[in-house]
Amino acid sequence: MHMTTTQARSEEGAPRRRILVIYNPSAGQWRRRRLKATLRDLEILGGELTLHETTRPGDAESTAEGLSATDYDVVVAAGGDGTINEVANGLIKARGPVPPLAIIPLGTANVLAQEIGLRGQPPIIAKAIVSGGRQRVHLGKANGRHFIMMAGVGFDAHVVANVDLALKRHTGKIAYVLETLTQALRYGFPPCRVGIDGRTFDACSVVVCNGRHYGGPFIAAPEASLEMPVFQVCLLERGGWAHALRYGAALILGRLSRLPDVRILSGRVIRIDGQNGLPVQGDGDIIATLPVEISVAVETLELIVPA
Ligand SMILES: Nc1ncnc2c1ncn2[C@@H]1O[C@H](COP(=O)(O)OP(=O)(O)OP(=O)(O)O)[C@@H](O)[C@H]1O
Repeated sequence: MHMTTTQARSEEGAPRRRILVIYNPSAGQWRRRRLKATLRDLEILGGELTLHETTRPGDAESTAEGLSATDYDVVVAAGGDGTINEVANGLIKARGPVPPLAIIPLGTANVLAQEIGLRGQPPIIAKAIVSGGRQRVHLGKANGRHFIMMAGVGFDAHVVANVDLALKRHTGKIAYVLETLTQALRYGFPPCRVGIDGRTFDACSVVVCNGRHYGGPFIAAPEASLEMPVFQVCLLERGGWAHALRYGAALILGRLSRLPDVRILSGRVIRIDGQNGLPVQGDGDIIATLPVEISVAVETLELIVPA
């Protein structure tokens, strides 16, 4: 493991917490600047920091897997939702009690940060890490891989699978917008069959929501809650570019759940069949392929949330 440790400069009377930051440096320079500013604010608040920079995909997960609550008071995932997902999967696999999970959002969409109301400048993020509340959240599991916010099959997973990573690094959300427009014209929209707690439905795209937010500040499933062990399953019934763009526009306008060809159903065990090998996205990365079984995980995670 490549770790660097800095000694805290503590403010008089401020809480001191042993903080491990797992940082994905593969993104742009502005993120490193934002990280540094947040680390400085953590030190001002009395944090004793250990920084682990990941060197490859999977590194955040194996680092988190080796953690123990006796070594750190909090583990912070600093990156996009993909890095947070890795740390969560690692913590789930750890043998003993683990520290709670906090985040420094440095990604493109930062969906989990939106869900827990973590927004603002580095001092606000640092304060949430040091003195935020704790919230126990339920996770989803797709063919054995955990996710926090959502898993998707169909058009959105296809966009995630094809987005140009170099372009994403340089332009952020614009890369997703361009890929969505391109794939709306190219994608074949194969149908899939969705079993929700034993009842069967047809759809072109499916988003299994564990939280309310999707794609950033947008709300796909108003009834979803990370604190409840149940999903809200969004079934987007129609295929083709015009409907794909209409669904996208409705999401941005906060009207997705009101469309007549979008059904949202509660469920705990979701089985999705379709063209074998189609990608399944979880928290914005490809985590499985069809056929997939998605269920509420037995394991839960403790998240640090703004006070
Ligand atoms: N050092 C590294 N080099 C290359 N890839 C890495 C490294 N560390 C982590 N990764 C991988 O990068 C992927 C994307 O990371 P992350 O989601 O944090 O950033 P992002 O893709 O820029 O943000 P977003 O998910 O919001 O678009 C993760 O799935 C992770 O496995």
